[in-house]
Amino acid sequence: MAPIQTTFDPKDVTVVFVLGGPGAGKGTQCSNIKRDYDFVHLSAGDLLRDEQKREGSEYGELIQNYIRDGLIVPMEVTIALLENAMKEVINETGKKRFLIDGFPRKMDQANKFEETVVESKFVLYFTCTEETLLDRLLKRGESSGRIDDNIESIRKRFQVFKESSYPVIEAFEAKDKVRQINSEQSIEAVYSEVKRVFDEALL
Ligand SMILES: Nc1ncnc2c1ncn2[C@@H]1O[C@H](COP(=O)(O)OP(=O)(O)O)[C@@H](O)[C@H]1O
Ligand SMILES: O=c1ccn([C@@H]2O[C@H](COP(=O)(O)OP(=O)(O)O)[C@@H](O)[C@H]2O)c(=O)[nH]1
Repeated sequence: MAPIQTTFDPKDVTVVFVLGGPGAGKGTQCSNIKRDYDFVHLSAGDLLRDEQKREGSEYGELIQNYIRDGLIVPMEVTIALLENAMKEVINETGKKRFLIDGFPRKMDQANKFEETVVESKFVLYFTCTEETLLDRLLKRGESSGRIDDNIESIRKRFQVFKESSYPVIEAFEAKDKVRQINSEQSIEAVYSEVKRVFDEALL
């Protein structure tokens, strides 16, 4: 994972963090937002899974173990992947608006990213009951091929979300940066609320 040799001015870059429990619909809604609002969608989980599969990656085994156990991969790895991906997009397309999906999941990641990469504009937070999340993840597990869409990993992910990721949302709430959406509804109903948030943010 060699660093990409470009720098960007954080003032020119817009980042929206997209958070919510596992299976809340972050990826699903990011696809809609990306289509309608000219954002680039970067899923931290997808970047980690790609790095895990990359031949010669020094982090492959580590990432696989953390993901299977529902644990949060050390932030140095995830932040480097995100920063590289952002630089690559900016270099190749000139696009500078990013949805960062599934990150930050822990306070140290949030602080480090905002200090060293760019401060987020706001946080889109999808709420959902654990019962619904479990149903969605088990259903997704029938075809996703993901090593963590099984009951044992899902339980651990729920615990990590409550212990480590929810405090990140509370910290952003204290700064009045959270835009909360009930993702218990249909995909279309959730998206109409998402659109209201983006239209209001004048993006
Ligand atoms: N509002 C919704 N209602 C029902 N199913 C949904 C909804 N949003 C997403 N899903 C489904 O639930 C699963 C998890 O959604 P996904 O977008 O992958 O969540 P996340 O990225 O938060 O883990 C997927 O199989 C998706 O098709
Ligand atoms: O910043 C991140 C994002 C994801 N993950 C790992 O990737 C897994 C899957 O995350 P993803 O966002 O892809 O899916 P979700 O759990 O939200 O369905 C998590 O449980 C973590 O093990 C991580 O360590 N750091």
